[in-house]
Amino acid sequence: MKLFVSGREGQLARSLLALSAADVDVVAIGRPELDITDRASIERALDAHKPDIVVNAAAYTAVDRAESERDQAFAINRDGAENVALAAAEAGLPVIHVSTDYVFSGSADGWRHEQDPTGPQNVYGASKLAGEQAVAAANPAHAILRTAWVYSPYGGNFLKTMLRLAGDRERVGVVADQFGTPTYAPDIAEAILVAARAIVADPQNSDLQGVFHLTAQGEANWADFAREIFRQSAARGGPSAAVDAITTADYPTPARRPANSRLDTTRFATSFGHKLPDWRDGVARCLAALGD
Ligand SMILES: NC(=O)C1=CN([C@@H]2O[C@H](COP(=O)(O)OP(=O)(O)OC[C@H]3O[C@@H](n4cnc5c(N)ncnc54)[C@H](OP(=O)(O)O)[C@@H]3O)[C@@H](O)[C@H]2O)C=CC1
Ligand SMILES: Cc1cn([C@H]2C[C@H](O)[C@@H](COP(=O)(O)OP(=O)(O)O[C@H]3O[C@@H](C)C(=O)[C@@H](O)[C@H]3O)O2)c(=O)[nH]c1=O
Repeated sequence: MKLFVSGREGQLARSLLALSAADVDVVAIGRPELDITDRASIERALDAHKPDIVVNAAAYTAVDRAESERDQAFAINRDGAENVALAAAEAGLPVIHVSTDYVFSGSADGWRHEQDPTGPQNVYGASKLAGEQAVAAANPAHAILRTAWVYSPYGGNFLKTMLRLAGDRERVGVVADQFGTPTYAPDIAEAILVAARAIVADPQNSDLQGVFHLTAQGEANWADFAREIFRQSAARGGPSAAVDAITTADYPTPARRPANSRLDTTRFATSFGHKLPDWRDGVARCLAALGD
């Protein structure tokens, strides 16, 4: 199977590239050769590489900056995603698109299901929701995977920020009133391969199409996540700090974030027969990868 990934340097694209093996050829192309806001650049790349399936891993992910760069966020997360889905459709290929828990308002308790009402609280979430809708309209052969709180050894993310802060402080204040599930990018990549194999084998199967929630198991608030990072890091002899639980009001940011974006992953598990491990397990593997 040949998987074409739009985007190359991001956490997910690099995790997908790391899975390239004898039975799966992963080709990832990003800027400047491929810019998802330029549909012709996607068409050229698909024509050159002739994959079996397309994964859109390119996105505008700067949540706070998006509040003042609305046009750019929508150009990439809505129009760019639509371009990828359209180019795949023209080539007769299914598309896997990646979205976020931030499409939800976070005001409801419990676990969110795929069909639950959305209500983004910030520009990034609104642009990702518009992207989901554009992908679904552009290519009937689509799977939209909503994940959350992604971290990895690659690029910038919350885990790496915490380790950096612990390098020069003894205490870190972290919000304890926003709940979700930290998810290790290499686990998302593995699940995408599982999904891609099933979709390529049975492209018309509507059980394998539509929106799916895909996060690690379990739940946490950001302070829980930070504490677990420091607990495991200290056990490995790495940087650690004490975590002071604070409220969202104590940590003002340009973008509002959902208070509860726990995602129920039953549909993905049932349709593709695959579940991600507990979120703490990913923390262990990420710290091990950073330490190697
Ligand atoms: N990070 C997170 O916490 C979460 C992410 N997601 C979603 O998961 C997906 C993957 O995210 P992640 O890997 O973490 O993101 P990153 O921010 O690590 O990477 C995004 C990549 O997209 C590339 N990109 C941006 N604009 C374009 C463009 N116009 N053309 C081509 N490439 C472009 C960037 O390229 P360049 O290097 O040139 O800037 C960057 O390499 C995204 O859809 C994101 O919305 C969902 C939930 C949580
Ligand atoms: C660095 C830091 C953050 N925080 C808070 C701010 C915020 O509420 C929360 C997370 O902060 P970040 O800015 O790292 O995370 P954020 O950019 O909001 O992460 C989101 O990224 C996008 C791309 C997604 O799709 C989401 O699923 C989610 O992962 O932690 C603290 O309380 N203390 C700190 O020292």
